[in-house]
Amino acid sequence: MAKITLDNLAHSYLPKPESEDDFALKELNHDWADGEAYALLGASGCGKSTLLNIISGLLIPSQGRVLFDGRDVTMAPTAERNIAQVFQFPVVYDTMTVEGNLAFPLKNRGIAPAEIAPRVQKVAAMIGMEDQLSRKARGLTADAKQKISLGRGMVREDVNALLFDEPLTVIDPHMKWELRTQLKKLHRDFGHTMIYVTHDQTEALTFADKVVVMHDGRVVQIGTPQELFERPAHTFVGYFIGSPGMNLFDAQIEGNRARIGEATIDLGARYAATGRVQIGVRPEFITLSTGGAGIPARVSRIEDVGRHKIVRLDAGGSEVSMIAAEGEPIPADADRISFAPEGINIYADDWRVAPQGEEAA
Ligand SMILES: Nc1ncnc2c1ncn2[C@@H]1O[C@H](COP(=O)(O)OP(=O)(O)OP(=O)(O)O)[C@@H](O)[C@H]1O
Repeated sequence: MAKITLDNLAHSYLPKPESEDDFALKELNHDWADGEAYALLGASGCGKSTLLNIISGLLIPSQGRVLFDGRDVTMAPTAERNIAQVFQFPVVYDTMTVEGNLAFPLKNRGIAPAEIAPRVQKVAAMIGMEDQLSRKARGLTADAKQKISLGRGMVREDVNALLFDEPLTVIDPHMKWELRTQLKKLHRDFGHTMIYVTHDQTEALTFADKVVVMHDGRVVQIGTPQELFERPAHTFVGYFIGSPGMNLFDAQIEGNRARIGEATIDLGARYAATGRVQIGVRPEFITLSTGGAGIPARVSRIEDVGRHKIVRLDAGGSEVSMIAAEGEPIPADADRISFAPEGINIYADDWRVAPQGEEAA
């Protein structure tokens, strides 16, 4: 397995890019740790495939370098990078059996049959196809063929990295969960460096140790699922991750207090923020009350989603979402919302501003 270094990396599909907007991938410097599982998460068109294709060697970046364990592979073709890839749609040999397909990457590298058999058995068990090893791939469903593609991607232990590009798109919902769990287990057992591209937050958060959130060609945050939830570095992360996403309130800040409209709230810490200042609060950290301090708001509807309720409120014309426990009463005359201090994040021009104590730490 390898550490992957992205050094001063950027890519534009235009021959002569003139401004940052011309770059599908904006400048990025990062070390991706050896043996860690990363998910590349973002909306369609944000640059995920561009970044993955640069790492796999399908695309040569217009700027910067890619290093595997310190070795510059920027110009090296895919075949020389010793990586395994699984794409959105199945890539299998129809005339071969399931076993033949799974064994192919090992045979191709001259591995002894005695070593191949147990490895194929293990991967077949993982994808739930032990009973179909002698079947020809032709005639299998797209779902089954994609499981074979996943198995083939995972059968070698000596790869620098395993790259997955939305691999579960054609898999049925139940099996998706099963395969994600298996991938996670495989990662724990073998410690491969894995990069998994998806636009689905559940997939990213359940699979990865670290989630790389991309927005508009830029990596806006790399963090654990918990970090992305508690301390979104950019308003996009707050909005994109979580269901519903983070609420944002325009505010003026002075020291440890903020004004939102006519209301004043205590922030629990001091901040220095300039530009467009917003307070971000996830729906989990909003509470409802009747009278007293807080921001004026009225309940507009309640959605019961099973394990909890989503309360939609109207706060001076803006919609605010709050999560309430299943049995929690929602008083009809409730007219104020307030924020749990630990759930408050401050943003200046969309980027998180650390509280002054945290900044110094
Ligand atoms: N070959 C290309 N030539 C020109 N522009 C491209 C090319 N490939 C991608 N782009 C543009 O680069 C930007 C990033 O695209 P990319 O495919 O990397 O995003 P993505 O996040 O993987 O999206 P998706 O999930 O839809 O595949 C988009 O604006 C896209 O239109």
